[in-house]
Amino acid sequence: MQFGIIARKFSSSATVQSAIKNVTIIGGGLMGSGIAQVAAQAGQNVILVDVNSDVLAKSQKSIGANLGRVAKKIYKDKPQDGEKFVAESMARIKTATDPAEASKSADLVVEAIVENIDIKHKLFKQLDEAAPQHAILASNTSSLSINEISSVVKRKDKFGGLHFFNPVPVMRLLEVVKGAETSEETYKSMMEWGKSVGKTCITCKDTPGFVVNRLLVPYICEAIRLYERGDASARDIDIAMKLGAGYPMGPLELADYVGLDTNKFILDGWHKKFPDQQLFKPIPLLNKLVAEGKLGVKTGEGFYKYEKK
Ligand SMILES: CC(=O)CC(=O)SCCNC(=O)CCNC(=O)[C@H](O)C(C)(C)COP(=O)(O)OP(=O)(O)OC[C@H]1O[C@@H](n2cnc3c(N)ncnc32)[C@H](O)[C@@H]1OP(=O)(O)O
Ligand SMILES: NC(=O)C1=CN([C@@H]2O[C@H](COP(=O)(O)OP(=O)(O)OC[C@H]3O[C@@H](n4cnc5c(N)ncnc54)[C@H](O)[C@@H]3O)[C@@H](O)[C@H]2O)C=CC1
Repeated sequence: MQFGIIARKFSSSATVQSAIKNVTIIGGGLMGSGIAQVAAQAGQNVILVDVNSDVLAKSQKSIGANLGRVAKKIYKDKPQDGEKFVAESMARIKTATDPAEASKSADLVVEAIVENIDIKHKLFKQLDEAAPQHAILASNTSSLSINEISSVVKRKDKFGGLHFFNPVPVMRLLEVVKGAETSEETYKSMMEWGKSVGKTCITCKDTPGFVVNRLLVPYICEAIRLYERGDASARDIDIAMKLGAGYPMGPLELADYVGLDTNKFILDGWHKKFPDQQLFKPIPLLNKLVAEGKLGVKTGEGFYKYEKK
């Protein structure tokens, strides 16, 4: 069993080439910044877009630091080559605040903005107008339907899901999601691009949560419910799953890491669609923490407290 080792290896040694050379990533938060990093590491030209320029400044800083970690490993005995790798990768990443303008020369646009269908629809309408005819549009959605997201675009054949995992530079999986109208050509390009950025790709149907989140989100939610009932302390729940089940993080640590807002967006969306499914019922404690702005690592507090970055 090599799960731990596989999960920890950096995905920087990709050898597969993709025809996609220009990638625009919309959303410069947790996920968008990681996707920008792996594409730039693979030699692609990246434009990272966020409506908030402070977010972009923060993303560039964290990408620089994470590339430094990668360089230390790959160029252990050649620090100068490592510095060059970081500088060249960083130089491939431009930032922008206008999604439409930034998509005009893209071969691929990956959306990683807030998990809200109306906001995603508004964005994709703009992107469909602005991006070149040949460009593929993809969403990194955790839980929404690819068919529903793509309902607003004309190029449904050139639309699919590219679902990465957090932290993107470390987690080696990419779920490639085929919508009902995704063409075979688009699907193959997405698979090839995923491999070019160093990921192991699996094929998913457009079902809620695809594969990983359909299993992981109910597990995290059950852990929150267990804690809410007072059955065990947060720390004991996390220790239990790390030492008893071999997970790298416990479920409450992981919830904080993913973002409690994202967890809530996912759960609320599924509850609305499947009101009878017990596993998707709202969790008062999760709602309370989100209402208090305790979103996990990114805001400095969730189930645990963190140093603000
Ligand atoms: C919600 C969704 O739609 C889908 C999702 O993403 S669900 C979430 C999926 N993610 C997970 O389940 C993450 C589970 N956690 C883990 O795998 C690990 O705890 C972790 C990789 C995040 C951190 O590992 P750790 O051993 O606790 O810490 P640490 O030693 O700092 O890091 C391990 C390695 O990752 C690297 N690393 C950690 N965070 C990193 C980051 N943000 N960027 C780049 N590299 C990072 C470190 O440099 C280190 O590399 P080496 O082992 O090669 O030296
Ligand atoms: N957090 C996680 O572990 C994972 C999240 N996802 C999915 O990725 C997407 C993004 O999630 P995170 O990166 O965690 O969120 P985040 O909150 O860290 O980042 C989202 C960013 O999008 C920006 N944004 C919002 N609307 C925008 C718009 N119209 N145009 C440009 N930028 C806009 C925000 O300013 C913010 O910086 C969501 O769909 C989420 O479900 C997928 C895998 C894992």
